[in-house]
Amino acid sequence: MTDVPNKITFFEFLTPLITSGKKTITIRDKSESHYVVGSQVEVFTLETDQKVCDIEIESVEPIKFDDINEFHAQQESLELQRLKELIKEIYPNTNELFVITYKLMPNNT
Ligand SMILES: CC(=O)Nc1ccn([C@@H]2O[C@H](CO)[C@@H](O)[C@H]2O)c(=O)n1
Repeated sequence: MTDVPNKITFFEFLTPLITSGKKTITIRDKSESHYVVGSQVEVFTLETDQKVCDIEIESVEPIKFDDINEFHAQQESLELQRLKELIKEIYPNTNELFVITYKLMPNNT
């Protein structure tokens, strides 16, 4: 609980948007909001637990579902309506969400 989380999962279909630098935020519920600004986090696919890349957390800010707007959609590289549908599917009963902003770390492989 007091540990700094060092892993995050994303739906596999979204991971190309992350590695290409097009998707620079994610919106999560409270249970996934405990990322620490400045820390590095490993990205894995949800479905197959494959390592995708590393990111550095830049900010974690609370947001209400109804305040998700076109600006977030741009940073998600998704249509606003699609983004809101996705979030409703993942977190059907939550209005209290968090915008996590991150930057892609260079991969040293
Ligand atoms: C356990 C787990 O992996 N959960 C999630 C939760 C959210 N997301 C994506 O973050 C953005 C905002 O919600 C949208 O792009 C979502 O599709 C994701 O990829 N995976």
